[in-house]
Amino acid sequence: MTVMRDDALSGAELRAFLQGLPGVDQVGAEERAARLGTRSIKASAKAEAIDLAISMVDLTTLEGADTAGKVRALCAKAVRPDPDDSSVPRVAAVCVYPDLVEVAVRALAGSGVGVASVATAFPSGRAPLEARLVDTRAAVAAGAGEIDMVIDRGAFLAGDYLKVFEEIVAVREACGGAHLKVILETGELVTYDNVRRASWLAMRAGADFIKTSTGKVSVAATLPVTLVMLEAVRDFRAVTGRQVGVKPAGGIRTTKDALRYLVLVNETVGPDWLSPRWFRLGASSLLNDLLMQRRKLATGVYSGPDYFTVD
Ligand SMILES: O=C[C@H](O)COP(=O)(O)O
Repeated sequence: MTVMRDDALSGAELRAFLQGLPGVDQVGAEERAARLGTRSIKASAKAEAIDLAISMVDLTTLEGADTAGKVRALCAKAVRPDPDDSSVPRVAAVCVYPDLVEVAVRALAGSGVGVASVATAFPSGRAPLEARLVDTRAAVAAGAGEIDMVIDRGAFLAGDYLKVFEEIVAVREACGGAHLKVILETGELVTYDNVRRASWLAMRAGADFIKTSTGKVSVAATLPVTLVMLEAVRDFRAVTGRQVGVKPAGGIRTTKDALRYLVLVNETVGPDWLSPRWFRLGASSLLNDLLMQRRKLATGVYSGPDYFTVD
């Protein structure tokens, strides 16, 4: 596959490139994801996988009713998920709206847990580009080390790929040193072919991560969509030498779900992606189930949902 220089791209070239990508075999992708999703894991490997999954969580609160107090409590949980067990790893990051970044940065100082912020008029992205850039810069200035932006799905679905590309480039620039996760909102992209195209478009525009969903649309992360995105990052690295991370987000609530994603990563792109540096699970309510299953494996006793604080 030939990839032309991105600083010299025209809309026609970008469209030709994206439309020239091989189509996704829908049945094949769904069958493969379903098959991998039923793989069982040995008990010894399961304990390790649960800890890995915990370390990959972007612990998220994205509610209109979020308060500084709620974010502080979430940060405490991110650093020490189980107050009674210091062997539980910390999560990867806490993900909040831009106006709560400062609170999270203070609460997480020196902890090693990152602060991620959604920006660019999350979740719809429907604001003038300048407003989305201001939103991004504000989150970075407040100390966010990771920005989760949404793409303009309307422009993408209308075939205006260059607009989407240039907006990602602009947000990338506004991020400065912060990592950029580009949310494709795959539940609105209609086809797997579009998911593959949007993945390549985002990576070529400079995404550090590609992320499935905002969690605000009814169809959020799925295994087949994540499979298509994993294949895209694998192929992108083979062509360009640059590795991009993947973050399924939205609707991931159980340990079973989380482990299915880890099996998918292992079988599709291999261990190079099996770390929080390259794979995240965006979730608001997964952590407690991981903690309950972890304790059950260690003690044989199921703690029940009331045992742990609310995520
Ligand atoms: O980015 C993460 C999602 O917004 C979380 O979605 P969730 O509440 O379905 O876990």
